[in-house]
Amino acid sequence: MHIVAENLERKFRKEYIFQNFSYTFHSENSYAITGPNGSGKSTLMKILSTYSLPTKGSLKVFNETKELINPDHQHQYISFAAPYTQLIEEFTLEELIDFILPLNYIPNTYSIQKFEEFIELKPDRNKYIQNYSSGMRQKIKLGLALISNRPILLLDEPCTNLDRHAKNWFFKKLSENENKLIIIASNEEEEINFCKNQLSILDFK
Ligand SMILES: Nc1ncnc2c1ncn2[C@@H]1O[C@H](COP(=O)(O)OP(=O)(O)OP(=O)(O)O)[C@@H](O)[C@H]1O
Repeated sequence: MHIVAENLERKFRKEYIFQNFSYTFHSENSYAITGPNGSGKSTLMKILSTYSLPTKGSLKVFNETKELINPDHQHQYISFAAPYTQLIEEFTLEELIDFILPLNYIPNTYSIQKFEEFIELKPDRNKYIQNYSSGMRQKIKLGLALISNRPILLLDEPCTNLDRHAKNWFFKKLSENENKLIIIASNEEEEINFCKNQLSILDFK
């Protein structure tokens, strides 16, 4: 798989967040997107994940046989977790997993028990997700992205709200995903150092 970003630009009213962002991302590779607060990392991640559109430029996704994926289907290849992506807060974890399984987002061999083992948490089965702690919610979001069979993994500030134990869990699971194309937006040294390539959003101002 690879993603080709060509001359991406994002402008809010008259403010350019970035311009001329051209870069090719390859599978079995990892990329850190760095930059200070407010520099545009999340804005870029939203575009790379097809969550939002650029004001200029194009984003192309190619499969293993180098065929261009129809833009309407790009999202089917991408799993994305970020502080602003939502879980269905009115569901219990079991209801969430039951809802997601038929969407073919995670391997259909998964069950609530397996997912609990994967995230190394055994939350109260009757508790609504909105009542979980922020660290637990973040772990669930990351868990869903990490067990996904989609080949592109995009993570914006993944260690937000995670304690040391949860961070160790995250990096262990992330290492098991090294066959994917991984992009992490971050200012955290540990997250940046995990990635084989680093690029600064400041180079595209
Ligand atoms: N919908 C929007 N309308 C107007 N301005 C926006 C919008 N979304 C983001 N911005 C602006 O774009 C700039 C970049 O924001 P962004 O969230 O991408 O930065 P960031 O590098 O991810 O920051 P942080 O490290 O604090 O998360 C900021 O000045 C922000 O206010």
